[in-house]
Parts: sequence; structure tokens; C-alpha cells
Amino acid sequence: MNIEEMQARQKHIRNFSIVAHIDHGKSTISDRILEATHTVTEREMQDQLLDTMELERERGITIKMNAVEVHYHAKDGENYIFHLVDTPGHVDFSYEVSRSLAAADGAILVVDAAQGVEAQTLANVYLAIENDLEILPVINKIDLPAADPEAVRTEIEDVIGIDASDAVLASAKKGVGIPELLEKIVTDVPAPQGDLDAPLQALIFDSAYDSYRGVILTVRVMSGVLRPGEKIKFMNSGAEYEVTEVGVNSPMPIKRELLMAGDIGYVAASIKNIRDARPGDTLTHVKQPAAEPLPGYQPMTPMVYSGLYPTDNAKYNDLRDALEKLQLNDASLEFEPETSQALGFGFRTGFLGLLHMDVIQERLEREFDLDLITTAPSVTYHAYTTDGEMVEVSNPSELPEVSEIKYIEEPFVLAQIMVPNDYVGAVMELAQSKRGEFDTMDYLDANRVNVKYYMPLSEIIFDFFDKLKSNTRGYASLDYELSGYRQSELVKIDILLNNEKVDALSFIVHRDFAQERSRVITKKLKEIIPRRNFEIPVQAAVGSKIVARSTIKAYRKDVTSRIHTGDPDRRAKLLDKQKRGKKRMKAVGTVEVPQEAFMAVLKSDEE
Ligand SMILES: Nc1nc2c(ncn2[C@@H]2O[C@H](COP(=O)(O)OP(=O)(O)OP(=O)(O)O)[C@@H](O)[C@H]2O)c(=O)[nH]1
Repeated sequence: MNIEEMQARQKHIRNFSIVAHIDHGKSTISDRILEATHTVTEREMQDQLLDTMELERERGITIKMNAVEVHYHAKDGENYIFHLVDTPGHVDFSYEVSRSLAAADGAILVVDAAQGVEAQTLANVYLAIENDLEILPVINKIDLPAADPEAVRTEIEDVIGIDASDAVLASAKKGVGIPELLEKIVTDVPAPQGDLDAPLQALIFDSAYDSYRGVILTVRVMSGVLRPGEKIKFMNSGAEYEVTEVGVNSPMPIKRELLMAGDIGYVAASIKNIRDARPGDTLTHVKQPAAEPLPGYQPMTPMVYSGLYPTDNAKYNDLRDALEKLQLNDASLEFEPETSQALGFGFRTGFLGLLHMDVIQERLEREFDLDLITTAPSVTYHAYTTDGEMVEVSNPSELPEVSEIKYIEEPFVLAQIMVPNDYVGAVMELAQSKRGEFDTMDYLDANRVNVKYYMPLSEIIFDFFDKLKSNTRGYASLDYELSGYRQSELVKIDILLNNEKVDALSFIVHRDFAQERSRVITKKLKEIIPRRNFEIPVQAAVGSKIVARSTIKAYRKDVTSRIHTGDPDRRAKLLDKQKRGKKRMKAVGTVEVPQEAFMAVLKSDEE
């Protein structure tokens, strides 16, 4: 391709992302775009094609963004190249959203015609606005009986403050509105700028490990041209490699002769050291390098930490390798080694939220075949000691002795809850019971309000979201951002099994809730921990004072022996189940503690 051809091609590129609140239909719209542009044949088409991760399909959610090249023949007779970057909608994955937005020039904003603007609609569209993206509103699901597109149009204008007079009315499910949307992408999303003659600058916005080809980078080329055979340099890490292959995903990888300014595609360079190739870094040529790297990403601060331990101690190194590989693919994941008396060697791992934690744990188990024990998630506390120091505590068992602590601070968030009028009372009652402090309340329209509360992050993690959903029959949506640290009356609860303190079960809680949560957890542990042929006391203690207790009775009868006479099929199944269940158990002293026990602290009483 010569320079004129490249210039002509650049004018026909459209890079865009899709942002929305969870379940408003992003993935379905992406699928329809792939179909309508014949990127995939109907036979290849399966629901949620871009959600390639097995886990994403099972749960019906998007976790990782995906960048796909699509070709579109427009009404003006020209052929256009679309690069579509799908993004997740869940609050835990907003990091992925902001990364993908940095690669795009426009954003399709999908709003459900029956639900209207929700908490993450706002959060995500503001990220897009901050990134200077052209916003194309789409009101989706107009086929639903409860759809009220006109009300939603007004809401988009009033609440978000963007023009929605020509918003596309769509039903992704029925394929309605997709042709209009494709035309709008051509006319409204600006073609990428970017000097083809300038030194290479390519923003790495994602990377994944491939055991044959090494690290595969997903990049947005901002200036210059990149070809196979060229020597490249990572501007922040300083590492140098030779490019072996460039190409695009469409959605399967297709090799290309080059990637040019404006393109989104992949780069392979036999990169073996995953630390060399971090998302946010800038690629340039070794010869004629760019003067400076592109602004990278703000590092994300994890919201919660938990301990990850292999059930089999010999797998410690495998766990570290797996975490390193996942980190490459998920820059928001953070980990460092830690030791637990009860669980041995493992890693204190930081996550953006509980869903993120769940996803990482499942990916470690499925993709890397590891069996893990995960300890209860904890926020990071600031403990100020009597000798004037501040200790960051993300592992409750590491909280200094009470006598050494002057005071403790905990992270607070400003939570934004959007909810129909009828449920405002229920929301306020709940927020107040979780130590929330009222901030403001605004009307979104005649029937819905946006209530803001300052809340301890630990309470949000505990069960706030579940309770919010159940107390509002699923109508409330929640978004939150850290607002800072506040001093609180916090205490550490230790759990003793058979009179031995189990460090991995310690947790920190507000003094007012200490008694109640200790009672609940000792009761839960009694149900969860398998009986032995001796009695096991389960105690919760604050310092040396026991505040709650239960007893796991010794078993008398050999229950398993009765199964021997039963249906052999059933017995085999039972044994198999036991065997699988066993893996996720850890012997702590003389007691076998199953995975579930470490999460018992997250359970509230009614469950
Ligand atoms: N009735 C109706 N349902 C739709 C429409 N578009 C999507 N849905 C359904 O809404 C649900 C959510 O759609 P998704 O496309 O998975 O939503 P998403 O926004 O990608 O969700 P995440 O990937 O989890 O962030 C699915 O059950 C879809 O079948 C539509 O136009 N009409």
C-alpha cells in the first residue's frame, strides 16, 4: 500500500465503542452489526459472538472487551472499515471500559427503552465524554411492551445532557434500527486523525498470552505505520522485539501487511516476557522512535483484597505463573505473596469488586486447572498506631494489636442509586442501616430519583447490592466511586476452631455490628464445617474476649456405610461429588475447612 492509498483508507476508518448499563443490549447490538455486515455467515453466528470467554457465555455477561474489524458498504457507495470495541457494563469492569474508550473515536450509547438511563449508563457515558468521543445514542428494545422511547429520549437529554433528538430507535433482538445505526456510524463518528508519516506511536490497550506465539498485543495505532519484520520498542518498559505478525480480528485473526495510523489490530513479536508488554504502554520503532510515549492509563486501585491459596501447597508456583498471565490480560489485577498460618503460601490479591474476584477465581480454576481457597474479601483499612505511623491493612489478620492502635480509618464511597419513587423509602432505610450518610436526592423524571449516599465500601461489598436489588424488586441500579477515608469504630473479629485461631478467617467490622455478625458466622461455620469424631468448638473473639460461640457435634453413626447398599449409580455419583468437593478443602489443624467457610463472613443472617 502506498501513502495515497493509506490516506484514502484512513478516511474510511471508523473506530467506535459501545457503552451501556448492564443488560441494555450491547452484545446483541454488536452481534447484529456483525451479521448485517456479513462479517460472519449466519451459520457461524451464535448469540453473543464477541463474548468468547466460556465464562462470559455461561453468565451472559461481557467481561473482556473485544476489538473486531467489520466492513460496511454504505449508501454513499463507499466501503468503510469499522473497528468495533465491545465493552463490559458491570461496575467492576469500568477499567476495561475506559481502556477501550481510549482507542475509539466515537461511542454508541445504548439505553434500554423500558428501563431508561441507569447508574452505569451515566458512569460509562461520562467516561466517553471525558475521552472526547462523539456519542451516538441508541434507544434499544423498542419491541418491549413497556418500552417508552420518547420518555427515554427526554431522559437522555435531561439527565446526561446530550442531544438525543435523532437517537436511533432499535430493537437489536428483531434487527430493527440496525441499518440506520450503520449509516450513522459513517456520518457521525469522525475518521481517525493521525499522521501516517510521523514516527510510530501505538497504544497497547489489551494483551493476551498465547502459548505458541507469546504475548499478543491489541493496539490502536495513533501515528505512523507498523509492518512485520520491523524492530519495535516498548517506550515505558524499554524492551525491544521484532514484529512477526500484524493483523485484525474479524472476528477470527486475519494477517495484514501493515497496521497504520487509525487502525486497531493485533501485533505478535514472540514476546515471551509478559512483564515487557503492559497495556497502557506505547509501541514505537527502534529506528526513528517517537519523541515520547502516549499518555498511558491511570493505574486502578483495587477496591477489595482477598487471599488466594492453592489447596495443594505444591502448586504455589503454578498459581503465581497463572496470576502473571491473567494480569497481562487484566491490568487491574494486583497480587503479592503472603503467608497464612492456616493456609500456607499464597497471594494477597486485589480486585475491582466481588464480580471481578469471582471471575478471576473461576478463570484460575478453569484455564489453569488450579484448585483454590479464597479468603473473604476485605477493603484496605488505615490503622494509625500510637507511635504515629499509618499501616495499610488489606488482610484483617495483620491489623496491629488493639493496644497499639490510636484509631482506624476505612474507605467510603459516594453511592449513586437510581430508583423509582415508590422505592425511595426502602432505599433510604437500607442505606441508613448500612451506616450510610445521606448526600442528595434529584428527580430524573416524574417517577424516578437519583439518591446519593456516602457509604462505607465494606458495607457495599458485604451485601448492600443484593439487598438493594431485593428491596426494590430489581428496579434500583447502583454505581459508586471512592470518596475518601473516614475514621470509624472498627474491631477485628478472630475465629477459633477447636480453640485454635484461624488467621485466614479473621475479619474487621464496625463495633455496632460485631456481636451480630459474630453470632451469624459462628452459626454458619457450624453448618458448613464437616463433623469429626470429636466435638469442635467454633468461637468468635474480639481480642481475648469470646463474643459468640457454637459447637460442631461429634458424629456418632458412620453415614457413608449405609450408602454401600444403595443404588451403585448413585453411590458413584456421590463419591465423585465428594471427591470434587474435597479438593476445595483445607486441613486447618485437626479440622477440615471447606472453601465456603471462608466466605461465610459475607453471609447475612437470612440466608
Ligand atoms: N426484547 C428485547 N430484548 C433484547 C433486545 N436487545 C437485547 N435484548 C436482550 O437483553 C438481554 C441483555 O442483552 P445483552 O446484549 O447481553 O446485554 P449487554 O448490555 O451486552 O450486557 P452485558 O454484556 O452483560 O454488559 C439479553 O437477554 C438479550 O436477548 C431487544 O431489542 N429487545
